[in-house]
Amino acid sequence: MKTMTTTTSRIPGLHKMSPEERLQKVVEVTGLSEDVVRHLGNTGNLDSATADSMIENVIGTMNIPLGVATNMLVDGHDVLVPMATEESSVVAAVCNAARQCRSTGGFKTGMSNSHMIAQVQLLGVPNPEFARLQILEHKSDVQLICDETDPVLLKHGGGFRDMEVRVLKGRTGPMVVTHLIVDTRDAMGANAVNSMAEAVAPHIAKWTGGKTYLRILSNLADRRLARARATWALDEIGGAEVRDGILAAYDFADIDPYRAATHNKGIMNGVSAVVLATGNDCRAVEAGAHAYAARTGQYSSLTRWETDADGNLTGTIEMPLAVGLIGGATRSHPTARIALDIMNITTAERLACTIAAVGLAQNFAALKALATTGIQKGHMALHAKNIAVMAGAVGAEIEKVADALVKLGKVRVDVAEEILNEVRQ
Ligand SMILES: CC(C)(COP(=O)([O-])OP(=O)([O-])OC[C@H]1O[C@@H](n2cnc3c(N)ncnc32)[C@H](O)[C@@H]1OP(=O)([O-])[O-])[C@@H](O)C(=O)NCCC(=O)NCCSC(=O)C[C@@](C)(O)CC(=O)[O-]
Ligand SMILES: NC(=O)C1=CN([C@@H]2O[C@H](COP(=O)(O)OP(=O)(O)OC[C@H]3O[C@@H](n4cnc5c(N)ncnc54)[C@H](OP(=O)(O)O)[C@@H]3O)[C@@H](O)[C@H]2O)C=CC1
Repeated sequence: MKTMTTTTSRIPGLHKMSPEERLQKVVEVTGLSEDVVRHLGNTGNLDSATADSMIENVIGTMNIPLGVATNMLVDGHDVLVPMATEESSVVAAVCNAARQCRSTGGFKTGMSNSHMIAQVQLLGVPNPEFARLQILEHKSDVQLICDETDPVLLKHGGGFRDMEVRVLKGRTGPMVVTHLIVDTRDAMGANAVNSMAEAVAPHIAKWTGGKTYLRILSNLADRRLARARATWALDEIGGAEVRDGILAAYDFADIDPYRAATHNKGIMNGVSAVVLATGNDCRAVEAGAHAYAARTGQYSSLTRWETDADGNLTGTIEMPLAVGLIGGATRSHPTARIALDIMNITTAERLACTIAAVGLAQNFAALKALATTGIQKGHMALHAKNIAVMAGAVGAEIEKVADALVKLGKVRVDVAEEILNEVRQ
């Protein structure tokens, strides 16, 4: 790799330039070649003007493969699920797991509500319990303020639903935290509830004589839980030994946070891939999932695995899934809109339920592989193409090198380089 020195990172007004001008500027200060301009200048199916309207200081786009998971039967309907991920074997794993539960009806899903929570932090009150009641007495005023803030949401059947007020003991003193509970319908709802929190905050300060500070949603969206369950028949999964291996793997994740982190990472392989494909906020969903997994004080599994009366394996997942069809990049990114069309999804609730089913499928596939052959066999076989590319293979060479790596059982770059040399001779 060439060593280069960036002449300066202080570039006043970079944000006022066009993406093309910015790219030229970046190439100039980093000393990169004009090839970079050609590469980043090709923004694929997200045109540079749209990209420029989405984030700041745009110089190009970062393309991630979009795959489609097959075999998914969700609430009696077949659905093809688009997944955007850079990791090999993630899409295959969902296809594989979903295929093995079709005979028992696939995935059954459900949702708690689509309620988001916005928090308003109040400090500077000597008697926080008293302030708590003062705020609660104003519930109808709070409702009015929230609903006036977002009449469009109200028109779509959403808006203020409830409030709760908590007294927390902080290092800086007591704080009174008001939760606004808002139905955000088909929006993820961050902007909607943040606006409400900002509108309500001065009133809370006035009613209590305190001072409000933070006014922001909580990503622990535990009033927006998506659920999915499925049964894997013993004869579909390879018998009781496989089932018991999966149950032991779950047990491990449930009692050990070191294992639970990896277990849930596997679930998020699927969840985040659909969240990204639909232009939703992956960080918000990830934060919610992990906070929910730690809600009892011990970080543990987002899924539960059991055996039914016939000895079949049953799996369930329940997790916060704050995703929308409106707002954020869900409408502005053309691929995100197509992803929803592929799934024929028209409500945020259906999207969340489908994502939960994908998370459960992903976990089944990973646990089955781990409890049987080990993850490397399937994963590395599919990762072999990446390794071939890393070794320099192009075009038809990629398949040839990948096949040889899998046959050898050594999916390594050094081995790939040797094979590539042989292929080229
Ligand atoms: C990789 C497989 C699927 C092979 O599994 P297999 O049984 O060798 O595959 P198969 O060739 O017998 O095919 C079975 C089905 O799998 C699907 N399938 C098979 N190959 C493909 C493919 N190329 N593209 C798309 N779909 C594929 C497909 O549905 C196929 O059925 P068909 O369509 O042929 O009737 C299996 O070993 C598996 O599910 N492994 C789990 C892989 C995984 O979890 N990957 C995630 C990355 S590892 C990680 O990050 C998470 C982890 C593991 O750490 C989490 C944890 O620790 O819990
Ligand atoms: N901590 C976090 O997670 C944070 C996330 N974000 C970002 O916020 C964005 C999501 O915010 P969000 O509020 O969803 O997006 P938007 O504000 O862009 O869109 C939501 C708005 O769309 C309008 N709307 C139209 N039709 C509907 C419908 N059927 N259902 C619901 N609303 C409808 C509503 O009113 P109206 O038209 O009046 O707005 C609603 O407020 C994401 O980009 C996320 O990354 C931002 C801050 C913090």
